[in-house]
Amino acid sequence: MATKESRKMAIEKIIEKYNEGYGIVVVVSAIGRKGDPYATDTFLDLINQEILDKRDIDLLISCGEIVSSVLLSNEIKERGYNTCVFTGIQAGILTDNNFGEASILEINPTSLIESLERGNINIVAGFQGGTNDMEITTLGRGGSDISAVALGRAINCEKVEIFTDVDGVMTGDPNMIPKARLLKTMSFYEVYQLAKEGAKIIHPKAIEIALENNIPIVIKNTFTNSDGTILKAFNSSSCKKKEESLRKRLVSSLTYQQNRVQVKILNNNINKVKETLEEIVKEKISLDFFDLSKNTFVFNVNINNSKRLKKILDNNSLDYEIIPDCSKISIVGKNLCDNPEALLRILDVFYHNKIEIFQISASHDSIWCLINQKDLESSLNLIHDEFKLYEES
Ligand SMILES: Nc1ncnc2c1ncn2[C@@H]1O[C@H](COP(=O)(O)OP(=O)(O)O)[C@@H](O)[C@H]1O
Ligand SMILES: N[C@@H](CC(=O)OP(=O)(O)O)C(=O)O
Repeated sequence: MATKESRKMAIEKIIEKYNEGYGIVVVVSAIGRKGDPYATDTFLDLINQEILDKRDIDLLISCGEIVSSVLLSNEIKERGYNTCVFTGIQAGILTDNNFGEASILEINPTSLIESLERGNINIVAGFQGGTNDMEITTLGRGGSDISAVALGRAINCEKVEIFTDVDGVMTGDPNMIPKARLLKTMSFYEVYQLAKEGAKIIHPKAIEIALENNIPIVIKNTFTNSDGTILKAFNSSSCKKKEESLRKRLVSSLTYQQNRVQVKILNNNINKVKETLEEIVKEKISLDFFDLSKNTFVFNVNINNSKRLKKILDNNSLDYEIIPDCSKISIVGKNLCDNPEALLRILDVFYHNKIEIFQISASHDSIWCLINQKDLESSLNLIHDEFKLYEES
């Protein structure tokens, strides 16, 4: 949605589908990124988020998607097609009142269906809904994907196509890893893992809804004619073979999260740690990658929460160390605990390239490494090369 040029590419795709006879509901995100007029982060930079009510913040940031939906409608109308624009509430999206991270309770798609029956191209402002009291809410960052899949379920759609700025789900972020390769078919589960671990390509809640309701999703590039990545459930016979071959690989893809801060509580007293955790829970600060052992409690938080966290730790007179500017790499694969070969190869990569590791841990399906932010790009490329993810399996 960022420029008239890029909107033109999106409009071509919309009109093509419309002319093929599809009923169309387009869900739009806000225009551009931080600094661009009407981008979500640009709105957030205008205010003091620490003092403003979450309700009022939602009111402000919901405007980005309203602006882009009306703009898109205008540009489609200029091409001679009838459109109808909806805010989240107008599209019937009812949420709870957890401002900033609201959950969709139900959708009443009556107006949307009537408009579809009238032959309009329908444009819905993504990332938002409303409560029973007509309060506007937002669904959490990246939430337009949630709107799209939830609306798709409500109108019983044939499929949801997510258009983004890369060719689909890839073996790693192509903006970081030039050799990243498109994964043509993925299971919901694998993409869910990637999305949970920070790959922005699709919101994990969108995958949950699609999986529960068996809604096919395709992730595609707005700017190319690439076929994209098809996401399907595992038992679907058409893609089972491909998924099995993917799953045979020890490692299938990589992702990362930047702006992490590692916190190490030393010489801990378990009661004090418990009391501190209670405060952290009350403050809704999410902890990641935590490991509580006899003498230390290690975890990491997003940099945006580090000020509030430090206050809690200081108030509880805890002895702690902080490493700022960390990044977390997640290596997604299969049976990674049963088979420690992947861990060994990753350790070798870090060791031979003199990259310091702050923390490393694994689950069945992922290995997580916390490193210095400055080593992120080189580490991603080295691990991608080590597992030859650029090669078709
Ligand atoms: N494994 C991956 N495959 C593809 N893209 C990825 C992956 N990991 C991270 N990304 C990032 O996700 C971005 C797309 O997400 P996002 O910027 O939120 O898209 P949009 O604004 O279109 O919703 C890409 O530009 C890419 O940098
Ligand atoms: N505009 C919102 C919602 C969204 O879906 O964004 P994006 O599609 O750019 O991830 C945000 O920035 O969080």
